[in-house]
Amino acid sequence: MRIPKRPVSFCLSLFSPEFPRPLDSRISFYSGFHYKTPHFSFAKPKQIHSTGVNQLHMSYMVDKGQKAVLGDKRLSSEPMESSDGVQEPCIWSSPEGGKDEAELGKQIFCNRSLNMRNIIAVGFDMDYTLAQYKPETFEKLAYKGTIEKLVSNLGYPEELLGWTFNWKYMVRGLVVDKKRGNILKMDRHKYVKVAYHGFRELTKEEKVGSYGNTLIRDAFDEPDYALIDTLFSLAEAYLFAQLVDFMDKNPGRVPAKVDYARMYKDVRSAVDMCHRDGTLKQMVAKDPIKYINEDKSIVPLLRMLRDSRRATFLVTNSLWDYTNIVMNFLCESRTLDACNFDWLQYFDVVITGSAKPGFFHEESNANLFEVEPESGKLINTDNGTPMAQVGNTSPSITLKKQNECCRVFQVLYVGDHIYGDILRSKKILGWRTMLVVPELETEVKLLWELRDSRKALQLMRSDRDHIEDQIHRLRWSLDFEDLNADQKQEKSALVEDLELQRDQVRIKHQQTQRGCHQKFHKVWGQLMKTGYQNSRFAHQVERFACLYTSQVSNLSLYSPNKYYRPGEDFMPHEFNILPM
Ligand SMILES: Nc1nc2c(ncn2[C@@H]2O[C@H](COP(=O)(O)O)[C@@H](O)[C@H]2O)c(=O)[nH]1
Ligand SMILES: [Mg+2]
Repeated sequence: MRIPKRPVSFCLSLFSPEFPRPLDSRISFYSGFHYKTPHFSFAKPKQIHSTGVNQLHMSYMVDKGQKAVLGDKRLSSEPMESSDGVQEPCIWSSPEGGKDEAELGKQIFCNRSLNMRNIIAVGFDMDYTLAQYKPETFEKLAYKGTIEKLVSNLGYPEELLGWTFNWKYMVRGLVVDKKRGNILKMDRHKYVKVAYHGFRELTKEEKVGSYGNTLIRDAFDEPDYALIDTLFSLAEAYLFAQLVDFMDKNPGRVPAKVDYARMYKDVRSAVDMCHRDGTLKQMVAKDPIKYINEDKSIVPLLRMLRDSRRATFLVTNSLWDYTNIVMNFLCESRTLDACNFDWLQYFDVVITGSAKPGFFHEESNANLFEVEPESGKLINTDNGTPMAQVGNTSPSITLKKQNECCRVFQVLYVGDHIYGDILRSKKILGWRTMLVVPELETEVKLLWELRDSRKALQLMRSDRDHIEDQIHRLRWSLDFEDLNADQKQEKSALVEDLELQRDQVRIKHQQTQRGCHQKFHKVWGQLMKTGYQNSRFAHQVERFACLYTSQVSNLSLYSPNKYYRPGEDFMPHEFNILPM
């Protein structure tokens, strides 16, 4: 039976009555997948709020004496009182909001200016963005499930079943060299700075031998390399390192003809299967609190955004049934047997099974199907076969047009995956982006604690530089100047002395730097740095994310109308001139 299709669209301008209509008041979300079909759930259209900042429906009452903020301006520390003496609510959704400055680990950092006043819709990714999984349980589950599949389906030895997972060992931003069985950390120029073969650190010579050719720079991308760019990948990277070690020590114990690259492929397909066949999702569904951090600030945040007349939407690669369970847990603390659809009220549109990053790509007509929430069935299909969609609008076409004609109206998308969520949505749709990096919370706290060591390191580097310059000058003089024997002896002795000093400073510098890095992570060091340069991961964050922060809920610590401004850029020539 054919069920009439409803156009899948939501009206962004409805939610921002003070803004003139952008290009067309209805922005349609379509995607053009033929195999993987995104599904959507329609939340009931919202009421239009009356205009004017002061008439916002507020979601959190400010405590007495707490600072209140209106628009981008901080008001006095007195509670806001209206003319009839009733305390006015604060626009913050968090009780911590309105403090002079958010705690360091919860701040939102800005790479590119972003005025929230221009943002008419805020979209969210779900997994590892709204839902923060507990790696000690969730990634362990993925690890165990993967091993079981390797053993039972792919002929790996049973002793793998006794292996254990150190969930703290791998970090984001690493690169797997599939062919060589290595795990690499590189700087922003793609120079390999830390490299392990399995769990054995490569010597400097080995590193240079494999990756030191500066003339032929490797792209370090697929198919020979894999990026560990989501927290979902930590377990597979760890298992790969274990298997490399195992294979080296036990030749012949892995299935015949399996080399490192094949082993990586096997791990990847086993992990993939765990995500698809319910190995992970059924367990999470049964006991979400075991696997997902509770976050009571998500609902107030969503309310705050909607009360400030932003549309809110969810675009997740998870399918409807799982999304419903996770969102029930996050928004209503409900578990499987008590699930309902109340959480849909916080979103104008929910798109599940979106198959990002392709979702942002597709220019052709979309197959976007409405989900019947109760059954999870797709409504507008023809006996299970997706029916062609009416219209020829893809998100890219519509939103590109929108951006070209009316640049001031923008969409902000918040996600955890630099490639799948951030890079594509920014490059293709021109969306503004915020990357969620949970690791940042400890990273910035440690940075603060280690600020004196960082200064000491800078001094050591400049000492080393200064000593080397002196040595070069003396050597030049010894080689080319007309010196008598005494002068030669004196200068040679000086060179010797300086060389000794240089070696001492170099060793001290290296040790201090290593020590600093190890405070962040024993093996891989600071997430955002490699040596003293930005890491490749940091470079990507800088290039692609307009904003970045440790938790999505940090948005609730700032005004929904905040103007995020980046700090000043510094070129190397400015460092010694301008005070930092
Ligand atoms: N089939 C696979 N699914 C995977 C894999 N890694 C993660 N995932 C699933 O993707 C979504 C992510 O959702 P989003 O909200 O972040 O868009 C989630 O359902 C994961 O289980 C994989 O390797 N293979
Ligand atoms: Mg995600």
